[in-house]
Amino acid sequence: MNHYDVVVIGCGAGGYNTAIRASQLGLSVACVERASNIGGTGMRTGCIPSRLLLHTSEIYDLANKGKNAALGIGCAPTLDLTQMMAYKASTVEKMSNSIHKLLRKQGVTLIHGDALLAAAGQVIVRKTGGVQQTLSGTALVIATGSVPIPLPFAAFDHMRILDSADALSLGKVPRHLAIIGAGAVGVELGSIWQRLGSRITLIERCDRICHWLDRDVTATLERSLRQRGIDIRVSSDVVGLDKHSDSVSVQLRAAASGKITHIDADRVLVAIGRRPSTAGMNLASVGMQTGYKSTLSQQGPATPVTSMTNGSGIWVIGDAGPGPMLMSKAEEEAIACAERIAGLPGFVSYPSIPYVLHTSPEVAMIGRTEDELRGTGAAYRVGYYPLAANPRAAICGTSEGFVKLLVDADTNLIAGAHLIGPGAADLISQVAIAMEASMICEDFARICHPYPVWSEALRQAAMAAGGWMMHVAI
Ligand SMILES: Cc1cc2nc3c(=O)[nH]c(=O)nc-3n(C[C@H](O)[C@H](O)[C@H](O)COP(=O)(O)OP(=O)(O)OC[C@H]3O[C@@H](n4cnc5c(N)ncnc54)[C@H](O)[C@@H]3O)c2cc1C
Ligand SMILES: NC(=O)c1ccc[n+]([C@@H]2O[C@H](COP(=O)([O-])OP(=O)(O)OC[C@H]3O[C@@H](n4cnc5c(N)ncnc54)[C@H](O)[C@@H]3O)[C@@H](O)[C@H]2O)c1
Repeated sequence: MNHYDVVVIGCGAGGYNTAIRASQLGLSVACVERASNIGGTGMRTGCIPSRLLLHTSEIYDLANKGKNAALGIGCAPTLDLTQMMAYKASTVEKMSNSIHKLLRKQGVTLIHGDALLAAAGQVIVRKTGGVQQTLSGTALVIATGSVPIPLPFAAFDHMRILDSADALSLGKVPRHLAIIGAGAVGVELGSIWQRLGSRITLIERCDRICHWLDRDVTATLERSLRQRGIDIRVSSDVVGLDKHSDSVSVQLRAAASGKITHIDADRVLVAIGRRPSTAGMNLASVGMQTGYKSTLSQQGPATPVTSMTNGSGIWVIGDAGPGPMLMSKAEEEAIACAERIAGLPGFVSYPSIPYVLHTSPEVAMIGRTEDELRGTGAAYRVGYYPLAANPRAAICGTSEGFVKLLVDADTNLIAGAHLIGPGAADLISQVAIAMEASMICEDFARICHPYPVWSEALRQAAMAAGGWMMHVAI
């Protein structure tokens, strides 16, 4: 039996980052992956494919809608979906190969197979052809990610009832795609197929889309998606699906009236969330239950919970553990976990993990929403700056979006930031740095920004929170 300091199960963002960091710290590492190519959901079927298709579909949409005509540029694009998908596949393969190289360079042993726990510190790997290998590790890291949740009354058939991976690999633009769940997957993948020509109906059981975002952001995003032609049905629960030979009938129940209506679509994307992927891993053998808590606590430093591991040092990170399901969170936990295993004080700053939606307009948030602050009774100030006042926005011919900073009235520290508009996904890192550095809002407002750029909007919002916004008449 081969022994390693660390055995990592799963080679997605959580797994490969743990392996790289642990190896940098001088530990021997084996990483087990069941899929033929590495990179996990984020690289193979989630973040990268969706971001890539959001990019390509936006280029097509801009050209197709004649939006460049006002700039004096005329074009009539054609869509070659097969080529677009081939470009996606080759990019994913290149990125997966580069992680492979990184692991090899770090001396990480990569083993392909299906891993399950045999006992504390022991992992069985089932390989193709019935071959089985047993590994032992001083520390075991479960980084097995998550799987999409199906509707309770209709399994994924991957033809008409799709999960997100199916919906990122379609060979034909659907005529009408009904999407159940207006969360991250729903709004991003709905945007892709709307731009490529599908009619989209987005169905959400809550009274607004992406209900964890700041209300002002949701209102702007919802308005923008509707203007682009997406039919949004909120406060609607899907209570049944009937499959026909060439369509699916979706039954909706309105929350207020209880009235049942039907929508006929040629495909249905079920995007109602994901759950940890731990089925068949024999977690009970080490005293762990499905739905267990992560060894990394939500708000503080990572500490192994020995009662869940029989004292054997099992770590659970990324989507397999609790908390937001994000590449960035998986990477943070991976670094902290590897450093803890190596005896260093690894730490995850959960309140400073930004969240981004790659829609158009882009959305980004960090920290508390206004509803949350109101709920705590804390005194706060709002610094609001509309992008319509931003010189870069004028150049680009857009006025949609804003920056909203929430500032603690007692400490002047930034408690939350909510951005919607071009560049939001990149701008949010400035706020993350300010929050991590405990920078007061006044200092933030006094940092010189280049001109004319989107990030001036952040500075103006910080000025607004201090009552001296200069470029909008108050
Ligand atoms: C459509 C979509 C878009 C997304 N976009 C973004 C985004 O823009 N930004 C962002 O931050 N996040 C995004 N996410 C979320 C992000 O992909 C996940 O949070 C991230 O992949 C989690 O990393 P992980 O390592 O925990 O799990 P994963 O990336 O899922 O990796 C887990 C790996 O473990 C392997 N595995 C599972 N069980 C076993 C086993 N028993 N033995 C061996 N191997 C096993 C799996 O094959 C997989 O490769 C998106 C998700 C989806 C679905
Ligand atoms: N840009 C990103 O960072 C990004 C992109 C895609 C996915 N992800 C991650 O992947 C995970 C899964 O995404 P997701 O969109 O599937 O889940 P989600 O949790 O983001 O959204 C699911 C939505 O479905 C709704 N819903 C649940 N049951 C329903 C029902 N029966 N009828 C109608 N609506 C229903 C919920 O109210 C919620 O709004 C998320 O945790 C997300 O963080 C992140």
